[in-house]
Amino acid sequence: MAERNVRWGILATGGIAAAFAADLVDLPDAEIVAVASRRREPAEAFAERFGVARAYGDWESLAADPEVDVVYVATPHSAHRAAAGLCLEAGRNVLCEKPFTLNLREAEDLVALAREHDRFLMEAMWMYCNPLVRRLKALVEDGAIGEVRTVQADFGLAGHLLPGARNGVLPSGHRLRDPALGGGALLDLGVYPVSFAQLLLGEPDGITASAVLSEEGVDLQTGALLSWESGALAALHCSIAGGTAVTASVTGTRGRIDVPSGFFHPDRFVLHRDGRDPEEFAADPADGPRTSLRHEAKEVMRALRAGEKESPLVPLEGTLAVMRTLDAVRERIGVRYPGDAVTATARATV
Ligand SMILES: NC(=O)C1=CN([C@@H]2O[C@H](COP(=O)(O)OP(=O)(O)OC[C@H]3O[C@@H](n4cnc5c(N)ncnc54)[C@H](OP(=O)(O)O)[C@@H]3O)[C@@H](O)[C@H]2O)C=CC1
Ligand SMILES: O=C1CO[C@H](CO)[C@@H](O)[C@@H]1O
Repeated sequence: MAERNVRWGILATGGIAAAFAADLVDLPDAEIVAVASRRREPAEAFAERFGVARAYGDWESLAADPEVDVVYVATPHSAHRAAAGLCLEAGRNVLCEKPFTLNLREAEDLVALAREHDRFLMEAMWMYCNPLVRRLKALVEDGAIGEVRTVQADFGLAGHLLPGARNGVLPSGHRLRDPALGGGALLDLGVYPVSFAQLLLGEPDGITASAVLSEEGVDLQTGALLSWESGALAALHCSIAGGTAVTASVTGTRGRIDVPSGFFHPDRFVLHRDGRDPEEFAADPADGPRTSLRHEAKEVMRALRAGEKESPLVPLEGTLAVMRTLDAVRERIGVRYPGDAVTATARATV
């Protein structure tokens, strides 16, 4: 693989699958060789749009395709476990969209499958691959702001900004309203503030949370307070009921870093070190548009070429730790999905 293009398969043909495919097409050493949908027609339309050679009307055929090096799973959250599991069992490497799975139990299943089949597996937490986020993490680790004491981060979108909304409202059956698809703000958007806090502080020692739920029983907005025995706190918020600032701030004993709107794919941030003028860090224009998913794709290809089974930028232990936090928050706010019970029952009968 060191010498040739990495051959990608795309599993599902929705909004993010198209965005990811468009970014892959721009990478000279990547090639999309196959796409799979639950039905043949969407796969064929996607294949035609992105110049993909093989279009499958089922997931199994993609998973079994020996000329696919890595599959990008882009289904709703509730299907990540099934789709990624199928691919790993068939010997494919997998990049799986965020949130990695519906719950920790499913996440552990996937990690176990990847290890059993000796395959590469990574959560598509593109924020962790963003060059400026990496820079921010390095500055914090180097002590630029002293010991981290507080993280604030929020991600709220107004109805009209959410993909698939009509007249500013999410139609019933939309994946973000549907408990069967893992709907609600926390798993879709809250995963970013949680992942941001845990990137800098690791897994929390304490978690409290409160939420407003929809009539379907998914969270419209959730606030969570995470705490660490070190004395750090993270105040996190997410919402599908209103467009918040989508900013993040990290305060330490000797300064602060402010990340402006769109903190999960920043194009700049400001470092305030006590007693010094603020320093602005800006994205390198050569890194492409801030919405580009190329950095995670490049990280997957780098790892595959190096023979690595997981990425040091998005380690599986970190993904599991985030899923543990999301489970704990859901438990506190009373959001349960049908898939939680299915997984538990299925495992109990093994
Ligand atoms: N990294 C990022 O910035 C983003 C990540 N995401 C993540 O990507 C995932 C998909 O989101 P998005 O693309 O917005 O969603 P969409 O609804 O646009 O697309 C999801 C696709 O999955 C397939 N699908 C739909 N329902 C089901 C089902 N019940 N079971 C299995 N497959 C189904 C369909 O493809 P087909 O008809 O071909 O089977 C559908 O087009 C989510 O987990 C989300 O969190 C989403 C947006 C941005
Ligand atoms: O991950 C995500 C990032 O932002 C999108 C909206 O712009 C979300 O819907 C999505 O799930």
